[in-house]
Amino acid sequence: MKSINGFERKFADEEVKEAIENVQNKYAGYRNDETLELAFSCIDLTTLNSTDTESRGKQFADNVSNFSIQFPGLANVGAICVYPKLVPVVRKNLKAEGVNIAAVSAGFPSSMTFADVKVMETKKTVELGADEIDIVISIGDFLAGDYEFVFDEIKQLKEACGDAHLKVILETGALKTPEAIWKASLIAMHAGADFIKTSTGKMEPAATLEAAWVMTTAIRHYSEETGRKVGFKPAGGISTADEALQYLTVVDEVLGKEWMNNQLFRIGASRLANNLLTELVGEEVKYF
Ligand SMILES: O=C[C@H](O)COP(=O)(O)O
Repeated sequence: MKSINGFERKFADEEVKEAIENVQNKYAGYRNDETLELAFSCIDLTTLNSTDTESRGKQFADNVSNFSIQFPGLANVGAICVYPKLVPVVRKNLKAEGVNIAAVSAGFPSSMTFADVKVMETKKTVELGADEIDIVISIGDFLAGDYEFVFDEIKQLKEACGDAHLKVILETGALKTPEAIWKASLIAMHAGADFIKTSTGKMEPAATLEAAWVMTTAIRHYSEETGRKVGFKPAGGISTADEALQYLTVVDEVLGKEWMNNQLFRIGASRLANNLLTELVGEEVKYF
């Protein structure tokens, strides 16, 4: 690995602007049943409310388990994403083949707790049944320039995940510049992230096409350098079919068809599933 100080890249305003204009011009061409179903199958169906209860966790799991009976022939969502406390009830009730359980961990969403607590929370969440763990980088330390600390912490949490996949949230709305988003993306990937994710959904701005373009460009760069394919997850504020198609367009434009599946692409969303289903079914659906 290059030293962290080597993770630098300058972006001209025009470069990012043109890339986003290109996506805005092209995404309507992706509007067909096949791509809408693909977007649906890439959803991390999310509930991350402090009011969540075991019964909400069970309801989520039951809805996903019964999906293929209600909507025969349609691919299910990629995963259910919950707080750690709900992992056992989702594990117990989720009967759908191929749908993973993702959980946020390590002091989500602020990440402002102790390293040993983060490790313990992550290990316990995996032991209880999570297949995927979503953590937030230590944003304050990153912005203060303590990149080694951020790198080491992600590495430690990757180890704590064992066989579970690690998604690393950059909270791009706090990082602000393309240069900072690029650097955080490379730190996360070199430290072992299986996915990099834009946002927690708990601060504004959440996911943006600009951040998505920079992150996917960093994923391509990292893949060319190392041969390892890291996934991409935009999350936070994505609720319409148009928005989902715009993020899919970014992925296709920058990373290509190899990334157009739920092994390497997810959309973290609490309000998107019914809207995509409505388009797919052709009448208003309020299933989830
Ligand atoms: O990780 C997923 C996000 O928290 C979901 O955000 P959202 O509720 O704005 O869709």
